[in-house]
Amino acid sequence: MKGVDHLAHERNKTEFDVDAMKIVWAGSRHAFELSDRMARLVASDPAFQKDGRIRLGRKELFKNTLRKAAHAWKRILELHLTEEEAGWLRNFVDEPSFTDLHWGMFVPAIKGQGTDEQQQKWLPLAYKMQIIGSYAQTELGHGSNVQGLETTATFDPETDEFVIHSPTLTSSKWWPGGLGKVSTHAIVYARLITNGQEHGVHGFIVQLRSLDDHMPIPGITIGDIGMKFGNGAYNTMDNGVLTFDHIRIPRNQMLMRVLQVTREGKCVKSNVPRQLIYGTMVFVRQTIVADASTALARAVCIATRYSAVRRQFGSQDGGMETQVIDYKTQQSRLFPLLASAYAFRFVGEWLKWLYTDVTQRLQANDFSILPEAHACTAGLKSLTTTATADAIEECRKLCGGHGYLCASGLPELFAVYVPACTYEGDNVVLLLQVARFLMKTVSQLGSGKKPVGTTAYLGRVQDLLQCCCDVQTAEDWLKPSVVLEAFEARSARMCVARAQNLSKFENPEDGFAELSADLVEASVAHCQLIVVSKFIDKLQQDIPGKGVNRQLQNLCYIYALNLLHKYLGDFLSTGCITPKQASLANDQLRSLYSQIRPNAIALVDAFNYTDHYLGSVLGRYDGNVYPKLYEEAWKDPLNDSVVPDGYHEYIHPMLKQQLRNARL
Ligand SMILES: CCCCC/C=C\C/C=C\C/C=C\CC/C=C/C(=O)SCCNC(=O)CCNC(=O)[C@H](O)C(C)(C)COP(=O)(O)OP(=O)(O)OC[C@H]1O[C@@H](n2cnc3c(N)ncnc32)[C@H](O)[C@@H]1OP(=O)(O)O
Ligand SMILES: Cc1cc2nc3c(=O)[nH]c(=O)nc-3n(C[C@H](O)[C@H](O)[C@H](O)COP(=O)(O)OP(=O)(O)OC[C@H]3O[C@@H](n4cnc5c(N)ncnc54)[C@H](O)[C@@H]3O)c2cc1C
Repeated sequence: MKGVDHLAHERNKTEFDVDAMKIVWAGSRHAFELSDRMARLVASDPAFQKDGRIRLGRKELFKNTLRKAAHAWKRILELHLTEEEAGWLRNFVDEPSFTDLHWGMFVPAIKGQGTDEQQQKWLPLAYKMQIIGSYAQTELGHGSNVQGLETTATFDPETDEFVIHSPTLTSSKWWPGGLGKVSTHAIVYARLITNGQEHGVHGFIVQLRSLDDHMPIPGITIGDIGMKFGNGAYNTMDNGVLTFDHIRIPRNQMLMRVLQVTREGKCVKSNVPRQLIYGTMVFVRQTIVADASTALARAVCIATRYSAVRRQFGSQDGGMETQVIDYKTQQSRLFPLLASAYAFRFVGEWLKWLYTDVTQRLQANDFSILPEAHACTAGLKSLTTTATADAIEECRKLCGGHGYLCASGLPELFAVYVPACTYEGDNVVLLLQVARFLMKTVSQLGSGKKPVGTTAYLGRVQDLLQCCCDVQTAEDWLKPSVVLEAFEARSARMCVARAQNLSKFENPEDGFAELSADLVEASVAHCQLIVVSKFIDKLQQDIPGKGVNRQLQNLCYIYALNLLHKYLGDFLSTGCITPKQASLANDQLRSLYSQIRPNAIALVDAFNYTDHYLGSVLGRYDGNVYPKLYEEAWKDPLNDSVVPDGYHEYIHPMLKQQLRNARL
């Protein structure tokens, strides 16, 4: 790093090997080296600079995004980057664009739901970007309720084609990213109708625009749905509207891994479960969990560095004021977020492993853990994105007034991140899916079916209903078994109580609807248990590097004990712990904050974010905040002239008028 390091005194306090922690954070030395190389490549390329993005009008902003995406693709080809490297490069460009949907959903949908033949035909085109794809599922009238989609795909046996049609206004496709202005193709989800019979919603590959002049195919109406929340932010994306007026596509453009439609229009089911049609969502939800830790870490990095730079009060003798990071209130708000970033990283790693495992099993026709994979991806997507969106806003507050400036990077980060609570499944709707899975698991306990995976603890439900927490000192809260048992007991007791309440209803669906708010709470408890248990699992691994494991232990207990504090009502009302034990947990938490404090800057340095990627004056690596903030203010177009435009029309006459009135 060039120049003076205003945070050097903080970095000198570090008690662990930061380089080793960087590798833990990245997941492996390979991932670290690769991401580090790509981050620097992007940061050093002027074509990828982000300054002033928030001040651009929509058209300029969008064109700028197209330019960056094209430049990124050029660099990917010139440097012969692998798929993995290209993914990192796009990530560090840090601007949502049609390429996210092309690589993140269109390609995975074809891979997951297409037959071998379909993959052979479409994937090479997509890999070379000779076609650009989007994922058109949501409609104006329905998003969460996928089975309620209205677009139809009717088989015409005479021509061996499907006729794709939007029968109503509400059936207009609405929201798909990349659709509005860029995509040439889309996976369109529509109700399959053959021989006058409906066969549910399926995916179809549909060409939308000409590959010659980009004009919509006749019968297709397509455009952008308009500005979204925040400046810059997600407005770089062309979320689109699309309607079909009897568009014809060949039969072999229905994705047929789950269900085949024959030349005669007969439906033939494969051995793959129907739910695989939702497989792309499972894949993306899993990536969203990993992305949550990245976004959260960004906000925390900014807030932590700035909290060490910022000083307020505390100077009685004319000396330095107190760094705000030294206030216990600041620590109690900031350090749990730092701990959450690490917690979500590790649960994201585990979820990736689970997803890979499920994919391999599916290939071997083993579908047994699909429900578990669905519940975990849905639940963890919901938990981590809600927590991250809230945390970004908390980080803004932790930075006081300056956090509200766009130069802090936090407003744009919030605006770009917050739709993650909605896309890929509204977070409440997803928790209800988890609740269904949990209630099903509890209802099967009596039949001798042993729960496995993340619900294995429910197999010990009798013990968990009776167990008493044996914490007697604050240090007892640093035992993994104690923490795990408290979280397992809380979740098990909440699940059983909800199941008992459900059983009082004659119609289970009525009961589910009536108790849904309580059920969502049980889902949250279950998902928090998963995160805590995966963090504890991580600590059992042999992690090299001086002091690294110690820091991770501290973060793990901060994550768990802060949740215990925040959800104390659950823990106390289910009788898992006593008020005295809760108070000891709080004592331990305060002590952990003191232990983390000298390492806080190094723990955010371990994220290895470049200043380019952070895009924040407050979060600069060198901590040189004030001169740069001052410099930044003068870049605002309002400061182009000393006297503003509009002075002569509006300010001067008003002042003159008041002067005249005063004289009267
Ligand atoms: C910079 C680099 C970036 C790289 C890019 C990489 C990744 C992208 C990263 C970020 C994203 C970027 C942009 C965002 C783009 C956004 C895209 C979208 O939003 S696409 C649209 C997403 N839509 C949804 O998520 C809809 C939510 N709704 C649903 O998931 C379901 O329809 C719902 C709610 C589950 C339906 O419920 P219900 O009607 O009860 O269910 P069904 O009758 O349909 O099904 C019942 C059984 O099926 C099981 N089920 C449900 N879903 C799944 C699933 N996904 N997998 C497996 N099983 C599933 C369900 O549990 C029922 O099972 P049982 O019968 O109870 O056993
Ligand atoms: C930025 C962004 C990008 C997107 N990109 C794409 C894309 O590329 N492709 C695509 O197909 N879609 C995309 N979407 C759409 C997205 O997937 C949907 O918006 C999302 O699935 C939520 O559905 P909805 O809008 O119908 O919400 P609704 O279901 O209408 O939700 C409204 C409210 O109703 C509540 N609710 C709904 N159902 C229930 C229930 N059963 N029980 C209790 N409460 C309920 C919800 O919790 C919420 O509070 C995108 C959306 C956004 C915001």
